[in-house]
Formats: sequence, structure tokens, C-alpha cells
Amino acid sequence: MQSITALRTRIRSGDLTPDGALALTREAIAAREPEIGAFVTLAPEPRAQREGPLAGIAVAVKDIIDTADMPTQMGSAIYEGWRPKGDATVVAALRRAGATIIGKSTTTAFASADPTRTRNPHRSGRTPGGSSAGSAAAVGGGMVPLSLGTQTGGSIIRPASFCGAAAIKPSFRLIPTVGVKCLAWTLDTVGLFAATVPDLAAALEAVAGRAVSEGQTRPPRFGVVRQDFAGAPDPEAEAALAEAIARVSRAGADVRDLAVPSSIGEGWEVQPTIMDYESAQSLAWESEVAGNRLPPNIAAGVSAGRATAPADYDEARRTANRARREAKVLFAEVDAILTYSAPGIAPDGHGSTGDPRYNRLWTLLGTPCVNVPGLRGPDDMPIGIQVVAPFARDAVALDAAAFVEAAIAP
Ligand SMILES: NC(=O)CC(=O)O
Repeated sequence: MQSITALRTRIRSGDLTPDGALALTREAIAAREPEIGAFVTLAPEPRAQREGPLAGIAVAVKDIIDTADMPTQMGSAIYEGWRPKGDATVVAALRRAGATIIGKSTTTAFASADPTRTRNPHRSGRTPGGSSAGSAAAVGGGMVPLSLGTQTGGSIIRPASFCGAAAIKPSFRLIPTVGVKCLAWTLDTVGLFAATVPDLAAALEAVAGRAVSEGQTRPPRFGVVRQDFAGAPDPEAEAALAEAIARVSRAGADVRDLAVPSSIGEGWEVQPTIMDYESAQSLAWESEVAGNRLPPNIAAGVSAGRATAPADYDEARRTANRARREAKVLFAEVDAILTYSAPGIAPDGHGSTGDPRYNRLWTLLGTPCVNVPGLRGPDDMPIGIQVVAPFARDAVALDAAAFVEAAIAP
């Protein structure tokens, strides 16, 4: 895989130029794109910048995020050829940091749950997940060092787990969603995919201009949350979590099971109500002018949202706010939570993007989540571990995730 920090070290040492780094990425894309299909559009004449912390770093941008120099097509024929006037805020920040936007990566239609044509880079017969399918596959398949995704349910952490990429779904709204097609305005979160957790930190620091480490020297204190309200995982997910617990314990971390207040499970329960209600309104124009061109899963979500009474949506939001208030208690005696990134390895076939049931709670709570790659399950498929920290403590999430990544490294 292409590592931002490794490329940057070579560039800073003079061993590689930014143009050379970009050429490596273009070669990797040419080699794997025919099999993986991670891109909708490739930049015709990408040029490396000379300056900035991301000079020479090529970025794939999920195709619901606006770019001034390439179409933004939302994964839907309704927006075929659509050219926004300008860049989304996060794209402009990437360019200011010296990055090169190398192309637009596939997304499910409007970032919902209808499969794309993209294939899992480890086993082409399996799904890469969604909705940030191309972004996860492009990083997990070693095609690019960095990609942008979004999460409303589980669209960053789940595909990252399926494709073996590190990823962060930051705290809600840490990265602006200006210029990002809205699905659910109280849930949509922009995030990043990269090869390793330190690579994520380097990219987030460049994009968000924030310190991304608290420089904690003592091992983190972890709380384990198995999200029983979401049902049992596949055996390989439980085995991966147990392996991660054993490894971080051996590395000196304190690990304990956490009791979860009932309000947290109630929050998990209402996330789909909020997502569907808001999606129906966000996609009202598309539904009215081209409803017959919406694929089945997003169409079903819009229909469910239209059938949701405003009073039920309001009650769901009260439940969500109660869960956010009470989520603080989860972190009273621990720095970060360990939980499943996905129910198991990437499902066989391409008829589904998988189940966000272990992700949707944390999206609703707005807490920072990191997928830590490195473990393998059946068929030698990657399976991630999800590290969650308190809201606005993204540096804690990254420090704790880096500790887990180091502990599970082979
Ligand atoms: N946008 C989303 O997060 C939907 C999903 O989890 O598949």
C-alpha cells in the first residue's frame, strides 16, 4: 500500500520528487483499476505541487464531493456530467496543503446502500462495502495513498474494514461538509482513508489544521463495547476483537468491559428513522423529477422517510440527544472504546454493501471512530477493529488507534 508518511520521508530526503510520487500512484492505478473499478473519473493531466505537507500525495475524492475540475455525479445517472462551479471546502483544503486530486472515486447512489461496480481489492468476488466504495478500495488496493469518504451510517469504517484500509470518521462536522451532497444533515460526516493510522493523522493535520496527537506516553485505557443491542457478529469479528484485546493487554494497556446505559441502545435504534426522514427531504428534488431513476435501496429509504411523521422524527431526535448526553459516561474511566468495525469480513458477491449495524451508533453520537487494519479472517480477508473516542477528542482516537495498530502488527 502507498503510505503518506513513507512517501513524504522520501520526498523530504530528496530520494523522490513530488512528480515521482505522483507517477508511482498513476502506475498503481493503471495496474489495478481494470480489475477493481475504484474510479468514476480520472484527472486527465494531474500535476504534482512542489510545496505543502501533502506535495506529491494523490487523493481520490468520493464522487458526492464537489470538484471544480472534474464532474461530480453522485453515483447516479440523474447527475451525469454535472459540473459544480467550485471545490468543496475539504477539496480546497487538500489543494492548499499541496495534494493532487487524482480522480473521483465511486460512491453508492447519493451515498446510500445500492452497490457500485467496484470490487474488493483482496477478493474481486466480494464487495468492497459502501457507500465510500471506491475510496476504500483504492487505498486498500494500494492504488492511492489517501482518499476522501463520507459516513451517515457506516460508510467509512465498514468499507475500510472490508478493504484493509485505515480510516477515520472524525467527530461530527470536524471537516466541513460544504460542497458535499447532503444525505442526512444531522449525521453526514466527511472522513479519510489511508494505509496506516499515522498516515491518517498526517492527512487530518494537513486538512483540518489541528494537532492530531495528545502525545500521551502511557498506554491507553480501553473499554470494550460489544453493542449487544445490534445483535451478534460473525465469529471472525469476535475472534478479531478478542485478538486485539489480547495484543493491547500484552502491550501494557488496561482493558475492561463497559456497561452501556440503555439510552445508548435506544439511540442506536432511532438512527435509521433520522437518516430516512432527512434523506427524504434532502433528495426531494431528485425524487420528484426522477424518482424512477433512484435505485432500490435509496428509493426505499426515501419512501420510509416520507412515511415518517414529523412527531416521530422529533422523538427520535430527543432520543438521540439523550444518548449523546449519556455517552459521556462511557468514557468516565477509559480513554477509548474497542468494538467491531463490521459484522465480519466482506460479504461474498456484489448484491449488498454490508451492514452498518456496528457503525451507525457512533455516527449518531458524533464521536471520532478509527478503523485499525492488520488482522485477517477467513479466506485471508482483512477485518478491522474500531477505536472510538469522546466527541472532539480526535487526537485521542488516533493515539489509541496507533497503539492498537502497533500491538496487532505481525
Ligand atoms: N452513507 C452511509 O453511511 C450508508 C451506509 O452505511 O451504507
